Amino acid sequence: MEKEQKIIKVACAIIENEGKILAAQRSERMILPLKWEFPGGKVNEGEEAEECIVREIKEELDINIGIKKKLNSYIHDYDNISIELIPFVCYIISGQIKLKEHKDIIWDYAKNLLNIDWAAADVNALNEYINL
Ligand SMILES: Nc1nc2c([nH]c(=O)n2[C@H]2C[C@H](O)[C@@H](COP(=O)(O)OP(=O)(O)OP(=O)(O)O)O2)c(=O)[nH]1
Repeated sequence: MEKEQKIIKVACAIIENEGKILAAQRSERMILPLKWEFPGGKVNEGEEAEECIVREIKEELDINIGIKKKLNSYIHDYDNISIELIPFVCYIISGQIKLKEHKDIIWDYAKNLLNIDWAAADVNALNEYINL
């Protein structure tokens, strides 16, 4: 029987600081281990993507962010799941980054990040950001 694929909404943050943006590496224990991503997570029932991204970044990086711009969402089909990635360009309001879930982070100019091993869904978001 055909299994209907649910599309999971995932909000992610392209956090800017001094012209650079932040990429985060997923840990060995996460799905898509060691892939680079824009930090974020699943949008809860009844939650707006905007609320979700602020909450997730506080949970994962322990900083408070503001939203500058919402980019286009893309649906990406992985083998087992489909996700709708909803990217937000963000800035840091307050706090010092602490890695609560990720293995590592890097700050760099967007174009320099094209060659790292991204979660497949994120490549569209990075390209859209570069073409802004
Ligand atoms: N957070 C995040 N997840 C991404 C990105 N790109 C991408 O394909 N994903 C996938 C990985 C996961 O299958 C899903 C998000 O899961 P997650 O584990 O980060 O989300 P979460 O914190 O809400 O997870 P959970 O532990 O509450 O289940 O989306 C991205 O840029 N950021």
